[in-house]
Amino acid sequence: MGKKRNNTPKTTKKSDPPQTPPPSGKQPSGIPPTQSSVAPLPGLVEDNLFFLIIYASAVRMFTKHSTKDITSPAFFEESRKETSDALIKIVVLAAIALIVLGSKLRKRLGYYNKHVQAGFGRTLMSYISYIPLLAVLFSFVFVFGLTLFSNHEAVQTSRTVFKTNMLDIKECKEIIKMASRAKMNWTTDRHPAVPTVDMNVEEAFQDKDKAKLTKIFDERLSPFIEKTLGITRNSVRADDMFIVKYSAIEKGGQTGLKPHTDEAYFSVNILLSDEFEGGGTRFYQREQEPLDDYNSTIPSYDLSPPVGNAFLHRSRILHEGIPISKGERYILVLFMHIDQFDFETKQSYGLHPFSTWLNIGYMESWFNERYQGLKTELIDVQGQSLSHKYLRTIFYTLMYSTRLFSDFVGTVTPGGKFIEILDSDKTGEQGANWLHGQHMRLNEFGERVRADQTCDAGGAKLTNRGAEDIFK
Ligand SMILES: O=C(O)CCC(=O)C(=O)O
Ligand SMILES: [Fe+2]
Repeated sequence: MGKKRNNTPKTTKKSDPPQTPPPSGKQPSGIPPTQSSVAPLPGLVEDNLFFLIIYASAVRMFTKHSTKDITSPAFFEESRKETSDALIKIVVLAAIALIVLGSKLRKRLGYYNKHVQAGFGRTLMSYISYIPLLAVLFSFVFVFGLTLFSNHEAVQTSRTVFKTNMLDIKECKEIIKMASRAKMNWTTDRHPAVPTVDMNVEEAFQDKDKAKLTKIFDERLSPFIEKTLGITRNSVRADDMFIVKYSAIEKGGQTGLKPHTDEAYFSVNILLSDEFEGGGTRFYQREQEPLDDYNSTIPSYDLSPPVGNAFLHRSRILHEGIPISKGERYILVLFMHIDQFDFETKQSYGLHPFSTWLNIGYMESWFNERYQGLKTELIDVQGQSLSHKYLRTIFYTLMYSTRLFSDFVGTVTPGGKFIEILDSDKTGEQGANWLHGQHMRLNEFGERVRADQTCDAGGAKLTNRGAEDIFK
């Protein structure tokens, strides 16, 4: 026992290799530990394994593969609830994992910086130390994706065309008559980018006719919308409702409508007549704009429904009115918005971006509306702060990525399965804002960011389906 090594501490230099202390219990008692006897780090696996096992078991518990029946009336509600529940649990788990693994990582990196010589080895060890955190991140993405895709059919709604029988032939004829006794004439300038010969119902129809239509929509269209999109009926508003007239009889009459997208959340199209040849609506598989002619080679799906049939689709699916070759084709079109707030009372409808979480199309439109709102505010108000610009960019990016996502996951398909369940569920409950609150853009607080536009106002181009396209 000549030299008391432990009493003459030696300064650890950066270049010193980490030193292993004697196993606990074997250090001579009474001798204080030296600065150089640094506890080694436990191996990466043993340090994290226990926690990762607990984490993985928790994730496993929260990950359910959905086996719900899409034809069940409760399908959307259940799916939505299931997804948002799973999402909350995953976020909480990920937060805990980040805190625990983050502190382990910090300790590890601190150790390398202090006790390991800088160089390739240290860099490599530092990178390897991130593995547990990356594993958690990966599992987060995995679980999230699984939850979403286990409801594949609902994701698919963003590219599904849902149809149902809505009117009988007598009712269809009656609506065409309503147009012929309307207060205003047919217009051609309401949608300048993709013009139609049309008549706005709210402005042109007589009050008694509007009341009849409202009743029909409350009874038949509202349940259809609720079931297909999984949203409450009162949160929807017809931003534009109009009759379109295609005529192969009148000289210079419009016979078809070129490929376009509508500027709305979703569109409804009801066929009112059957005395024509040709016609129908063509949906394109992918959103590729601009398309100038009817002879596109993009895969498409044609719908030629029977008279009185209504179909509904996300407005941003590229579509066209196939030209007629004989007779006259009348359709009733609704460009529908989904509002979070009642625009007058400001009362919330209880929706939020994830309300129809599984309906990617809804999210896309929601982001688009926020983007459009900010854009309008930016144009209207001088000296906007820069944050507006950034926020706008964020919403645009979100909108664009959800659109790409929906293009990626979905093929345009007919949603025939819904017809059965819809036909058995007609109620008389008060429905949407069918004829109230047209041509509005609301911000995230339900306030109007743009004044009402009327058909004959010069500002009609603000409400058309193409001129305000975000790509322009
Ligand atoms: O003619 C059709 O069926 C399509 C009509 C349409 O897309 C529209 O009016 O926006
Ligand atoms: Fe359209």
